Amino acid sequence: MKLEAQRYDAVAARAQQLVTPAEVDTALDRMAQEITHRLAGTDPLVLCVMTGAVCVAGLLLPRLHFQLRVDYIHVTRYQGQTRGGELEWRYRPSERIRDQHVLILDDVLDEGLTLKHIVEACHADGARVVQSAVLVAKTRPHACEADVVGLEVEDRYIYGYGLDYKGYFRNADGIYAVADDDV
Ligand SMILES: O=P(O)(O)OC[C@H]1O[C@H](OP(=O)(O)OP(=O)(O)O)[C@H](O)[C@@H]1O
Ligand code: HPA
Repeated sequence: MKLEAQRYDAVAARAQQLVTPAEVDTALDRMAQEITHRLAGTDPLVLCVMTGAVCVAGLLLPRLHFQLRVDYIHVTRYQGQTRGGELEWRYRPSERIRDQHVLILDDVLDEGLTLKHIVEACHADGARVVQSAVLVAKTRPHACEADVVGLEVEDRYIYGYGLDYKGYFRNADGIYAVADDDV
């Protein structure tokens, strides 16, 4: 659904920056080190969880200086809303996963249900090892934990660096919490 320009501007004006671009860069450097430590030498298949992980993949992959391949998974649970619902699979690369070391790359760990389903699906598709990395984890209980976490933020609805608010703001340069009235 389209946001009117006036409403878009108002949402942005009311949002609060939680993480600066410099802090995201530092987190990405740390994530790259941890991922290198865990996966260098295993020839992993890195799976970008579309659409939210597009920024973290784009910024993280050039920081990984070892042999790897990239593919994607497309699954969605929020569908442009601020509350999650049923998980919908749009692309599951089952045949490419068998016997692979898999690294699932996502933007946010919120309830953890998306990551839980993806990890289970990768095991069901015959992955040898499944690891996961997320740019941001919310400080709340998760159905599933990520192996590598870039940043922790409070449990508020956030956007930026790939995370969307009603389909918008994925391109925001920073991580912002939406005002309560806009959630
Ligand atoms: O931990 P959870 O509560 O399951 O939420 C996390 C998931 O929600 C978002 O995806 P979304 O369904 O919004 O699709 P998108 O990637 O297209 O934004 C995000 O990219 C994660 O994949
Ligand atoms: O806070 C969030 N923002 C954007 N997308 C999300 N998907 C789960 N939680 C969030």
